Amino acid sequence: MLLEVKDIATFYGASQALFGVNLAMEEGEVVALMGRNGMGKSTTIRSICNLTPAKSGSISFSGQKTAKMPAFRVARLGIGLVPEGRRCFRSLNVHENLVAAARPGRWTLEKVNALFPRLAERRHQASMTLSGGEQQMLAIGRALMTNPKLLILDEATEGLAPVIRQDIWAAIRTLKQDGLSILVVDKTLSELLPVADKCVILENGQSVWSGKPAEITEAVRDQYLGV
Ligand SMILES: Nc1ncnc2c1ncn2[C@@H]1O[C@H](COP(=O)(O)OP(=O)(O)OP(=O)(O)O)[C@@H](O)[C@H]1O
Repeated sequence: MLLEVKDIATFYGASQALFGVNLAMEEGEVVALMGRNGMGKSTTIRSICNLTPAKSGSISFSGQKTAKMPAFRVARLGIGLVPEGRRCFRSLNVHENLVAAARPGRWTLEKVNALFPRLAERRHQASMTLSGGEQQMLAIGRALMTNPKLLILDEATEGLAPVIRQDIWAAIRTLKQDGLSILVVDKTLSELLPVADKCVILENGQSVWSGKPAEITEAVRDQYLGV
């Protein structure tokens, strides 16, 4: 098992956001974390990374219990996080940003540039001046340069131009074919479901359903995913 989240409860101050989330993923799997807005997807991700640590329950990653580990140590166990929202890049150019993240492994600058040719073309451009979609590619590229065992993508395609979204989905499919384990949150089910091996649905801070994409019936959709 690569990642095992067991019955976690997580709070923001006094306010409880997660009330029992379970999630298990094997190496090489792509798992979609689903649910309507505010149901706890980002909080689950923050808890996995110990950015907002769970108060109870347990999380193990790559065979190690992560409770009480500082977030940077969890990251070093091999989690590459691409968080939700706009990324803040330092005044480095694209190339420098990628190289700064590098750790040894199969993901090299050449491979990242091949995955995202737009980044290669803009290698000397200051990262702050990239478009939103290019910044998202850079965020994914940086995460890959750390050679993670698990890549976590939280709404990686949200708010981007359609052509860029397609490029990012194509990259995700390539990463899956390459055998990378990916935990992904995304609202575009038509792209998400074909790439997912397994889905976990959250409702009000609890995992309420899990199964294969093909097992998501109309009833499941209406109950947990409809707007
Ligand atoms: N920093 C915070 N402080 C207090 N409450 C928060 C904070 N972040 C999230 N929450 C609350 O925790 C709950 C779960 O939010 P979370 O962002 O994890 O949901 P989500 O499923 O990722 O939703 P979205 O798709 O809208 O990002 C919500 O009730 C939200 O208001």
